Amino acid sequence: MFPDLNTGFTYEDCKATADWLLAQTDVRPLVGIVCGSGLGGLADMLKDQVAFNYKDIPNFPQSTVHGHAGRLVFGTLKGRDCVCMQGRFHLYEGYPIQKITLPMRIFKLLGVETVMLTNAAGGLNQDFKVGDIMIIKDHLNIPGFAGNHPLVGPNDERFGVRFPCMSDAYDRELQQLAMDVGHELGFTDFLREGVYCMLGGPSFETIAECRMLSKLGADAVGMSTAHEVVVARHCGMRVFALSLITNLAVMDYDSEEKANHEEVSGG
Ligand SMILES: O=P(O)(O)O[C@H]1O[C@H](CO)[C@@H](O)[C@H]1O
Ligand SMILES: Nc1nc2[nH]cnc2c(=O)[nH]1
Repeated sequence: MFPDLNTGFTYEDCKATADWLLAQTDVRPLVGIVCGSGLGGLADMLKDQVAFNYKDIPNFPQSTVHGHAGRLVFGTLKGRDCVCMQGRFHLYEGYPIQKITLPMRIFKLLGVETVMLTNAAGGLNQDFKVGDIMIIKDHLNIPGFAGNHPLVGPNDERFGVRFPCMSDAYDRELQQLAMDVGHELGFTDFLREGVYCMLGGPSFETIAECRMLSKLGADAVGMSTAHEVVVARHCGMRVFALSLITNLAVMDYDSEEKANHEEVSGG
């Protein structure tokens, strides 16, 4: 009935992975966190950690990018049970998009209700500076436009509907809460909001591409997050996401700046 895509994992595969993890920890996470490039230190904030290397988790892909440790860490944050991906998967690593979004479905089957994603991104908005934090309010899923979309293939209704809505992808209450807390903490000078654009990578953008993306309404550009958000929303989790602006996109032919992963990942 369906074309044999053999790219993703079935509901039963995902359930087997989630059950394998739940059998080895008492942590019952309601919040799932994804650490972006160079942001793996977030996972170190979890207390009473139980950590698994991706290579030991059934069905999990392996991290291949510097700055993505490849560990799934369970623990507590301010007394709340959490699970944290110390390292994510990107399209350019060569996995099918259905595989690199598997952790979102595992999160769901672990009991996660809210996903918090972080990424390192290049700033396209001329008002942004390096070090700014952008609360993501929407995205442009460019690989998705071209059919490289994580929900391509048979739809299993146990995860979600065939045609999920994405106009409410980023939870507005959580965005407002983050903005309010940020202001309370005095983060006003570097807290922004904007639209994140996902590209496939791995090359950074040309000047013409940056100019085009800016005209299309993108405030920051990266190679992740949108594919995860789509799958998280498909299976009904709330989503909150942040970009750390690690570099400014080069928009000017006179510029000597060159984007590089060392700068992005902090080493
Ligand atoms: O989006 P994260 O995983 O933070 O990583 C970003 O940093 C890498 C480029 O330096 C790309 O993978 C880009 O997507
Ligand atoms: N595509 C892309 N990804 C990034 N990740 C961090 N900075 C950048 C950037 O400038 N472009």
